[in-house]
Amino acid sequence: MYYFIVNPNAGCGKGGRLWRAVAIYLEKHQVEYEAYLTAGRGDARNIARELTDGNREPQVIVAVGGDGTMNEVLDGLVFCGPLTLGYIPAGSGNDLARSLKLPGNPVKALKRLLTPRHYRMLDYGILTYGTQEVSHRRFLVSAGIGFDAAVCHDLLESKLRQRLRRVGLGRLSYLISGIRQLFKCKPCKGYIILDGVKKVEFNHIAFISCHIQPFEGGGFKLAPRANCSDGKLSVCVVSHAARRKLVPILLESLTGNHGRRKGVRTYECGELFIHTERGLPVHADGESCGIQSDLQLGCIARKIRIVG
Ligand SMILES: Nc1ncnc2c1ncn2[C@@H]1O[C@H](COP(=O)(O)OP(=O)(O)OP(=O)(O)O)[C@@H](O)[C@H]1O
Repeated sequence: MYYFIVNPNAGCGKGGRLWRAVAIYLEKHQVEYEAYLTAGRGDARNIARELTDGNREPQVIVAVGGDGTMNEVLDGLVFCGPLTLGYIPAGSGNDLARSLKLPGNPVKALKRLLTPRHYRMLDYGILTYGTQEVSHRRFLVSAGIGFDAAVCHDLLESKLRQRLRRVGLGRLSYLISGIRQLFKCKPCKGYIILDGVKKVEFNHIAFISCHIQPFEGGGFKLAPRANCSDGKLSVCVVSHAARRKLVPILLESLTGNHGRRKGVRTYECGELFIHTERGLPVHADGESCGIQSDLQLGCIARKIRIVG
């Protein structure tokens, strides 16, 4: 049975438009399905949980939306029976689709789901944060602290982004927000502990980005070596005294060539602890996880089956 979880507002209404094309195809080909439309934040997570909790029969759960919708679906899944995850990208950033080279055309993506030729087993990450109350959040693309998360927080609240998305310039909002946050960015001291043993200290952390997939932020290839099925997190730490040096680093990250720049360090690990001297914004797949100074991240190997 196919279950579609649709964010009609993703990509400023693209989710709704693509869904109509998908629904027409499903009706025409008499495919048995159920569809659930989200009305706001957290809905996709709740729907995914209700659909999977206690269900032992084979299910195909398809998210129609952006990376945020897919993140909520992943975060809500309860692994009881054989489960396949599908994705029809309809966001403005679409880093998951870009990383996995999924078809942009919704009907093409749907056909691939209905007649799968092969499957892939994907890793996902778990972010643990919070002092009084500990929270966990799964992620499929990346999670991070500092500048990149500040951009995500800014975008989630930005009215300009809504306007730009309406005229099909959603990706431009990433650039504008990036420049705005660059001026606000205040690097701070901190350290990371890799796999519980290797401690590395930094004096000017601008951001730390932990990846399952290579891309984030609408096309920045911050972790070019990330392999989504190796059970490891690919970590990029940017720590530089001069804030303006972030610009060439970010520009080079568009092609994944930033690794050789001064101030950039990359690591691979199964588990990562991050401590920053000051609380900094945190995100998981572009969704806000508040302001934190201590984070624990882990990688769950090859748990998500998707149509490849
Ligand atoms: N009906 C809805 N109206 C408004 N927001 C919604 C609705 N349903 C879900 N959301 C929220 O919208 C947010 C963004 O969704 P999503 O990431 O899928 O789209 P996007 O931001 O357009 O895409 P991308 O992240 O690829 O740029 C998520 O935080 C989600 O919780």
